[in-house]
Order: sequence, then C-alpha cells, then structure tokens
Amino acid sequence: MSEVVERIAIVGLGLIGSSIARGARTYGLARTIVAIDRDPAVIERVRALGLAETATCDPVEGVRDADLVILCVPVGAIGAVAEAIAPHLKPGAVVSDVGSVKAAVVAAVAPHLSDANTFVPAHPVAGTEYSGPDSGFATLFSNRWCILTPPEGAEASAVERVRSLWQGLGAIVETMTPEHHDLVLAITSHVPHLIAYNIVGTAADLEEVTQSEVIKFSAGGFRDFTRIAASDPTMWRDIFLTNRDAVLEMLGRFNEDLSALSRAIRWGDGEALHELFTRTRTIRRGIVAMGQETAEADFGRARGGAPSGSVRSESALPDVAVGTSRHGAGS
Ligand SMILES: NC(=O)C1=CN([C@@H]2O[C@H](COP(=O)(O)OP(=O)(O)OC[C@H]3O[C@@H](n4cnc5c(N)ncnc54)[C@H](O)[C@@H]3O)[C@@H](O)[C@H]2O)C=CC1
Ligand SMILES: O=C(O)C(=O)Cc1ccc(O)cc1
Repeated sequence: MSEVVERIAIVGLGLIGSSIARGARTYGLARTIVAIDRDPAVIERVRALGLAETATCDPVEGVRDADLVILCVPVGAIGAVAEAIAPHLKPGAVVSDVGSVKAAVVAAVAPHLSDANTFVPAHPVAGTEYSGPDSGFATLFSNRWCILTPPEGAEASAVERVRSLWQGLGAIVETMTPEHHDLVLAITSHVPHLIAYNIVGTAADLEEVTQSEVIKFSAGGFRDFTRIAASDPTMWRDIFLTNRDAVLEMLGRFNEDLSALSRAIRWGDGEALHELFTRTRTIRRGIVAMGQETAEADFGRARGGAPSGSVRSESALPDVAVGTSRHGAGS
C-alpha cells in the first residue's frame, strides 16, 4: 500500500488510536506519525513502544503541519479537542474521528472548524473490551466495517483521504448519514452493551446467590456478557449520553418485545418461544455465512489484511425502520 498522507496526527493513543498508529506504520500509510495524548503516562508508553515519530501532550504542537488529524478520544471529549486544535490546523488539513456516535460528534466539531479544513467523521466498527496504548494491534480493523458519515457537499478529496486510510488499514468502507448510523449502532452495539452492563449488575445484586457462585457458575451466555460489561466506563457513559434518543427508541422496542416474551413464558406459549428462537437462529446463521463470504472474497488479496477497494453490501447492516414492532402495535 502506498502512502495516504505525509503526516498523520492521532489524538488519543488508547485501543483505537494506538491500533491506527500500529497499522499506519505496518502498512506504510504515513511518512510521519504524531501521537498526542493528554495523559503523560500514555505518551511515555507510546515512546517506549515506538508507536510514533513524535509523541506529545500538547495538541497545538502536535497537529501543526499534519495533513490528517484523527480524534480518538471518548465521544464526550471530541468537541473540546476540536476547539483546541482548530486555530492551529494547516490549511487543507482533513480532520476525522473514530467516535461510536456520529450526530452528536458532528454537532460538537463542525462549529469549530473553518472552511480551510474538512471534517470527515468515521467509525470503525471494530474493537475489544480493553483500553490503553498497550491493547492496540495493527490488524484490529482488518476485514471490519468502517462507516463514514461525510456531510453533504464535503470535499471529495478529503473523503477520499479518509477512505484510503481505512482501506489501507484493511477495513471495508460504507457511507451513510450520521442519524442513520446512530440508529443502526443503537440496536447493534449500544443496547447490547447496556443489556450486558445490566445483567451483570443484576447478578451482582442478587441476595440469594453469592458473588462466588456467580463467578463459579459463569458458563456460556453470562460469561460472554461479563466480557462486554468490562468495557471502558468513560467511553460507554459518553456513548449513552450522546446517542440518547436512538438508544431510548430501541430500548422502548426491546422492552415491549421482552414483555411479550415474559407473557409467553407465563402462559406456557411454547409456540411463540419456538417461533422466535427459530427466527433468531436463522439471523445468526446469516451473519456467520456473510462473515465467511467476506473472508473468502478477501482470501486472494495481494497483501494480508487489506481489501483492495471499497465494498458496498446493503445486507451487511440491518435496515432499521422506526414505527413497527415485532409483535405489532398494541400486542
Ligand atoms: N473501544 C472500542 O472498542 C471502540 C472505540 N471506539 C471509539 O474510539 C474512541 C476511543 O476509544 P478507545 O481507544 O477505546 O479509548 P481508550 O480509553 O483506550 O483511549 C482514549 C485515549 O484518549 C485520551 N484522551 C482522553 N481525553 C483526551 C483529551 N481531551 N485530549 C487528549 N487525549 C485524551 C486518553 O488519555 C486515552 O489515552 C471513542 O470515541 C470510542 O467511542 C470506536 C470503535 C471501537
Ligand atoms: O468488544 C466488543 O464486543 C465491541 O463491541 C467493540 C466495539 C465497541 C464500540 C464500538 O463502537 C465498536 C466496537
């Protein structure tokens, strides 16, 4: 892969920022990598790990002369960082982010940038429950989706620069509006995390079951929930506070469907339970089959880890339409 930019500045060298730095180095996507983090301990680790040519706590110094600046801090901090760096950006520099929520980030960043800089929001749909500079790895984005939500009329060359970076990191790029992104991610990522936090909290509060029993008998499903519930508290607090409307919309539907399931159990309606479980099994098999399809399509790629172009697959993300319920209105 050839260089995408001369100089990339990454603000926030945690799981995502350090993975971008490692990938940019491994795949030769930037001549110079600048790491910026407000935490001196993180900057020290970045230096020890050799993740960047320059590492600094000073965002003003860090973004100077950068062609591409990627904001990799928690969603609630992105606006303040944009405000701090905006007057110091090189004219023509492209700004992007990796936040898990898009509409609130666009609203927080856009007012600070001048016409000389284009903001191209991005969200790599890839991660783990770990945080910090030691948790990143170069192949994190390989064969995973990255959603761009460029504003209408955004400069094409700026969008292309960000698209090229993500393709260079091995991601498959999809474009949509920030509002649609937030609705889709509310049901596919945000509500599932909330359910995990909740079920682990419920288990921890049980009086008839001891903590040691919860740990001892954590088999299967509950164990998977504990992995997700170990995700970073600051990051997830910010996600729920900034994607409030979409999360509440999806939670409303979830609660309705859960009530219907409770009723089916109470009244011994095995047919309703069996029908749902059969449908959900089909969905899981579809997801697995699609994963294999993508992996097979990528098998013959020239360089391990990166697809050669953008792949559009409408079926890969659910078509979220508001206004209908699985059980129908009023059921
Ligand atoms: N963790 C995950 O699985 C994924 C996270 N994201 C998004 O990526 C972003 C970063 O998440 P992670 O890398 O997981 O977080 P992290 O907690 O591993 O790293 C965040 C870094 O940002 C730094 N930071 C915080 N505020 C700052 C500020 N004002 N100025 C400079 N540095 C600051 C922290 O010191 C820390 O080093 C978030 O917006 C999150 O929504 C997106 C996809 C997946
Ligand atoms: O670890 C997991 O299961 C995740 O779901 C990771 C993740 C967290 C946040 C995102 O915006 C995207 C991916």
